Amino acid sequence: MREELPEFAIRVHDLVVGFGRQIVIDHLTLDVRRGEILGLVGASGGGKSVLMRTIIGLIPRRSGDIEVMGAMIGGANQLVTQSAAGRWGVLFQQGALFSSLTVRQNVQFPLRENLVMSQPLMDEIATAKLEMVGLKPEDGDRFPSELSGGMTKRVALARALALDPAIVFLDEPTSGLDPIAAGEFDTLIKTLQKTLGLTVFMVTHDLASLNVVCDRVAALADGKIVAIGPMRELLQSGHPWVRAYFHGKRSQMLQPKAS
Ligand SMILES: Nc1ncnc2c1ncn2[C@@H]1O[C@H](COP(=O)(O)OP(=O)(O)OP(=O)(O)O)[C@@H](O)[C@H]1O
Repeated sequence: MREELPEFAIRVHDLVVGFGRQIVIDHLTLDVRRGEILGLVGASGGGKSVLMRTIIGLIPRRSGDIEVMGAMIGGANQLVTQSAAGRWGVLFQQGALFSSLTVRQNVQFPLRENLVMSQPLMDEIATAKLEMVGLKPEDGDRFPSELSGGMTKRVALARALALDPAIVFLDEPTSGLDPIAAGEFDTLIKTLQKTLGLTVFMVTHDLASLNVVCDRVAALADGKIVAIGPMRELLQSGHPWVRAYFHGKRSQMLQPKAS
């Protein structure tokens, strides 16, 4: 899966995405470096989820190029091919676990969908993935309704890692978690990045996550990336929306990450 090891895990060039007469992504260009954690910020309704979903092929684009791990993905108005699915794992905003399946079955779902393997091997892989995200083998027997918010996110992350992807997409992974659980989840993501060499594309409003976890932060406004760089550079950006976002009242506690 990682035979070529390109410099950029994701390259988006001149991307346009819209619905009817509404243009959401407007000639957007963005490179995500292999092995980095990139945080994407933007106004509510500004198109962060649309951008993420377009990259993974869930929303068709009007024009532009998308390259993932060196391979071009789909084409204009074309959805992604099934074979690309193993390149990435996705953690959607609500965790989106299957409520009628156990935790173990949820983690095994991508294996069943994409590979042919024996049940004992799938059980072994599920146990390993649960351990990777800080859960015990016996947690595999629980149902989603029995889990805390933090555990649900961990299970969803274990499922996203099931196929050993090079990239994980996280849509607001810490939303709904208390600050301690959110901090623990941030630490987990950072650890996985380091130990697995993962590239992480993270949509978030969580200023602490941006400050502590992200190598770079990209700001989406007016359908484009208007600023990108380490947090300390974003804090110095002169773009009006970026200034309002990071220097508004709610952001005043933010301190730049020591480098
Ligand atoms: N499937 C769709 N059909 C039509 N319009 C859509 C669709 N998906 C998203 N949109 C519109 O695209 C715009 C961007 O939505 P998106 O969900 O990407 O925002 P966001 O930046 O992720 O917001 P938030 O931070 O609130 O989650 C919104 O105006 C939304 O209504």
